[in-house]
Amino acid sequence: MLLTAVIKDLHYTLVKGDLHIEVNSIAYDSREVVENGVFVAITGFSVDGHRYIDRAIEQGAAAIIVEKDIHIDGEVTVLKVPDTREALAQVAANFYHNPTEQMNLIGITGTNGKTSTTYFLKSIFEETGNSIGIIGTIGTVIGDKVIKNKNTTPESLNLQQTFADMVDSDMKHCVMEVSSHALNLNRVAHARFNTGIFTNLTPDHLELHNTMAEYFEAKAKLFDMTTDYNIINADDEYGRILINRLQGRESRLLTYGIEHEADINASDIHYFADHTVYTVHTPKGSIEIKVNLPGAIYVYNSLAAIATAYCNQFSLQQIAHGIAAVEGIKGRLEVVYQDEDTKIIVDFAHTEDSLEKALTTIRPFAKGRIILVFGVYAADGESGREKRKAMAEVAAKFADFSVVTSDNPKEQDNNLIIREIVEGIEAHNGNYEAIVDRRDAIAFAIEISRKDDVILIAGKGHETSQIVGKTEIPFNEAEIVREIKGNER
Ligand SMILES: CC(=O)N[C@H]1[C@@H](OP(=O)(O)OP(=O)(O)OC[C@H]2O[C@@H](n3ccc(=O)[nH]c3=O)[C@H](O)[C@@H]2O)O[C@H](CO)[C@@H](O)[C@@H]1O[C@H](C)C(=O)N[C@@H](C)C(=O)N[C@H](CCC(=O)O)C(=O)O
Ligand SMILES: Nc1ncnc2c1ncn2[C@@H]1O[C@H](COP(=O)(O)OP(=O)(O)OP(=O)(O)O)[C@@H](O)[C@H]1O
Repeated sequence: MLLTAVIKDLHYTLVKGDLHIEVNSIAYDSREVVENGVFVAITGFSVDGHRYIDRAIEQGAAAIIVEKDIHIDGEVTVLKVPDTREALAQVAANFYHNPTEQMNLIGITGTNGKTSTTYFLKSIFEETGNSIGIIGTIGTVIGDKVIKNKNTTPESLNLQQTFADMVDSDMKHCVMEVSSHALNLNRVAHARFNTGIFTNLTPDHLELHNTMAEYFEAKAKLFDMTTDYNIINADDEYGRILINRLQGRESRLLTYGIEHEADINASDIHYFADHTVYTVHTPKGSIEIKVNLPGAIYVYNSLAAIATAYCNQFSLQQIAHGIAAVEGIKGRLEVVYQDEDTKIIVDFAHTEDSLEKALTTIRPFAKGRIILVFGVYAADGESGREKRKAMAEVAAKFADFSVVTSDNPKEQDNNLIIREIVEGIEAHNGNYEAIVDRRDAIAFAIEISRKDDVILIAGKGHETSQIVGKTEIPFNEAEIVREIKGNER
């Protein structure tokens, strides 16, 4: 491809070299540069990509895109741009022929509920014979292929390549989770979103965003990029701010909720231990919905999917059928073991709000105690301390007994994290035991459980590893539970 085509619509200053050259690839990591490739130098969090320009040239880069004034030797074309992450998104979209213009792209943002909403939508689309790709926490799904992602929302170059793969596989639709971090870092720039969904906003990732206001503004950026529909949770405080802000926009606003007035709303909700039944009301009529997951959170997540499917012209019967076809979602209130005495549930709750929701969803159906096994993933600084305090308070108030343990401590002081959680539980008179090793913590919870107790293992959900230092250690909670229960016999 000609470099001039790759840099179409890019705002740049030509520092040196020729623009009329053939290039064959783009990379933002010098180690991935090949002969006649383009290298885009990104200023990273741990290192500055500009440091690797010589390495990129050694590997054969024909063109370099930079954002800093930097002297570069050699016969190479150099372009300077104001923001290399934005430039990366632009050249990637050009290189892959703007794939999002050839597909129906649905973006979901919000603190919690993105993954589950994705799965409800996938089911509705697939039950009606429409293939749909997924990009999110669980990975990238194209047909039968599941590819693990480093990030919930991958870097723009990887993202555009994935969209192009979807178009090549004849996928007309894609639903993706859009993290606030990705919106701030321009990972989704130059992607055209037909629909944007906002689920909710509660404290999380404040180590990246500092304040809730900043966190909200990052999420809100998605709705400046949508062309057709904005689907917003009217029961969420931040959702209502967004609703006010989006009035009068060209893309259509559709709200959903249970408590506040909304275009798509639920009534006659009946909660059961493993499913929920309710009636959904839409401008085109009402229908009974069965969700095979317990609790109000899955009423909300299914409503988000219903509102989106409604905009995509699915019938109410197709929608109801699609939601009911979701048997459960990996690591989302997943019952990994049950016998006549005990029930053991794994859930991905790793924020104070989701932990409270998980515990209060289980409570009405627990005949005995709720024993909670949890930790707080490594988040440094003041926001990390606040998170530990808040999660400890939820554990003390909503669980009968907590086993405090590790959750991806990475390179942080794990003993300090656990000590701070314990202090938080003591401050609220909670009952606890601290056991650093997560496997031992699970075994302990099982050992102390009595007839009718429910054990909730929170934080890792579908994940199958634990990150200690820089090492990723295999850690599959469902398997561990089965192993421990097996050894008991
Ligand atoms: C803090 C953060 O955002 N880090 C992301 C960032 O890494 P980084 O800036 O540290 O990269 P770096 O190592 O400093 O390297 C800077 C640049 O130099 C380049 N480099 C580096 C070494 C070399 O030899 N040659 C070279 O060219 C790198 O390729 C990169 O372009 O850029 C990488 C490439 O895009 C990301 O994978 C990485 O995400 C890490 C894994 C991460 O944990 N990110 C989290 C915070 C995140 O993004 N989370 C959100 C989800 C949040 C949610 O749950 O809502 C997400 O969307 O995943
Ligand atoms: N609507 C909701 N409100 C609050 N908590 C929720 C909601 N939906 C799910 N949760 C809780 O949050 C956890 C994560 O849910 P889910 O994976 O759907 O969210 P997510 O937005 O994809 O999260 P992440 O970005 O961290 O991957 C669930 O295991 C559950 O405990």
